[in-house]
Amino acid sequence: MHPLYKQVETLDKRCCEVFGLSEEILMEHAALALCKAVLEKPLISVLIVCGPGNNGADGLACARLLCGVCEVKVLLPLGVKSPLATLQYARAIALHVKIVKAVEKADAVVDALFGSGQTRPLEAPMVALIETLNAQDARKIACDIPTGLGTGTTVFQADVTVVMGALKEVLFLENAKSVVGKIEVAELGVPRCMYEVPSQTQVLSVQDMRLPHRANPVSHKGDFGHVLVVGGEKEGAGILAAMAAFSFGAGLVSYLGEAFLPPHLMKTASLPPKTTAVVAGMGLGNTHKETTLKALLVESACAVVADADVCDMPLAQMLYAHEKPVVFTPHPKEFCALMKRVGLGEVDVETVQANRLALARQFSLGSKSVLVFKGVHTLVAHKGEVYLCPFGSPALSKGGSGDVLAGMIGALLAQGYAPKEAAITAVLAHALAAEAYEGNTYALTPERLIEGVACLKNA
Ligand SMILES: NC(=O)C1=CN([C@@H]2O[C@H](COP(=O)(O)OP(=O)(O)OC[C@H]3O[C@@H](n4cnc5c(N)ncnc54)[C@H](O)[C@@H]3O)[C@@H](O)[C@H]2O)[C@@H](O)CC1
Ligand SMILES: Nc1ncnc2c1ncn2[C@@H]1O[C@H](COP(=O)(O)OP(=O)(O)O)[C@@H](O)[C@H]1O
Ligand SMILES: [K+]
Repeated sequence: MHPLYKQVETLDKRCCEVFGLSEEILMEHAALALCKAVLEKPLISVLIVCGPGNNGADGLACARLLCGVCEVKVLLPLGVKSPLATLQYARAIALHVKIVKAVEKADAVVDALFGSGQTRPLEAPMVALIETLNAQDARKIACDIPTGLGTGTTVFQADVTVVMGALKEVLFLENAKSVVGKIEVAELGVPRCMYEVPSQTQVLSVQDMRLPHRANPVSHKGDFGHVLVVGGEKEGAGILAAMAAFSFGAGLVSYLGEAFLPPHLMKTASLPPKTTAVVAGMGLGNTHKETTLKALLVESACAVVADADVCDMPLAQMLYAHEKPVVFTPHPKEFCALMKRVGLGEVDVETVQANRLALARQFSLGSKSVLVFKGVHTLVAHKGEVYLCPFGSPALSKGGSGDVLAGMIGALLAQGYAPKEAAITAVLAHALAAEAYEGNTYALTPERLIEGVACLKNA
């Protein structure tokens, strides 16, 4: 995993103070990383669009470094303002870098208009410029942050974003995935691990996934726990969760309710004696009395995965206040209901989506439970720490994907994983299996997803 920051200005400052690097040294490394990204694919010409601040200065330094390597054109729609931009402009001019007056055709376009200094929405001329750049048939590279991201709806559409120093939260907004392209982190003169400081937010990597491989040859089914899935009105949802739990390693899986089950699942009318984890909420509806659910979820000693409808029941508050392992798995609408149920106030989906990290953290600070807040970037939050999954694909945007995830988490809880570790591994396995799916993106079924998870390997 890698730390994620709201802002990195203090890290830049610390880097200068602790390691004795000047801002100029940092910028030279930023520019070198940009050049590397530009030259990653063969090209003849590059258009570098530079803003008035230090993002533009990075672009101007990149133009100097590329001078003579390829045909370089620089567009300065707002001139230069910051001292470093003025200095880099003078250096570029001394090398006779070509300054153009309008967007010209090139094989690659570098967006060095605004970076971490963009605090307000783009004005009309800049919106028009970004639209023109997006329409170019060229490889597009964003310097630090695609211009417009986080401040409005018109955003530079990057193939690659070269982020300076460390990962920034704005790049992982829910709608950012369609504009950032591939994210590359530029080291600014010291190794990344020395530049970074501890953070309460982390971006997960493939290496954080710990699949439940069975190393010990001496075993029996009782070693791998017993999952109970509580079926409901839409029995298919529970069956999918149960199938996922079985395939992800639970020794036994029972289904509570009336349904036609695949042969490896056991039907039950009550809590089996040695149940280790209960998964409930998907497709639940009004099938069970609240007292029955309370006995299964709150009063039993079992670990709990509280999905979907359970997030909007009075017993959500009881689970939130419980000492035992509980993992909530809401999607955004369910998260709004859950926030209200646990007394954290009324929020609408739009507000929730714009403040996912902060609200997930707030939720996790009031409870021992683990939150899996599903989305394009699913979050796992526990005791104020938030882990963001950068993987996954629109192939998952289908009924049943969340049911599979809930079952997978239940399987790991049953196998003795701590709730946070169960959530992290299941979220990663679910997302990576979707990415690895070789069929068309529209064709991923829950069953195929479960098969994909079965074929994953630890990194
Ligand atoms: N501070 C450092 O040590 C380093 C900074 N670096 C670069 O510096 C960038 C930050 O530079 P700055 O703080 O100068 O900020 P920016 O260059 O991102 O933008 C600031 C300038 O843009 C103007 N501006 C912001 N939003 C605007 C809008 N919507 N419409 C019109 N004008 C707007 C501001 O008034 C200001 O003039 C980073 O993104 C990164 O690219 C890198 O070189 C790495 C080292
Ligand atoms: N575009 C996407 N990118 C990444 N993950 C996605 C995307 N769309 C959906 N998902 C994932 O698919 C799952 C959908 O869950 P949910 O909405 O609860 O579906 P259901 O209740 O029908 O099973 C979540 O894990 C979510 O993170
Ligand atoms: K930019």
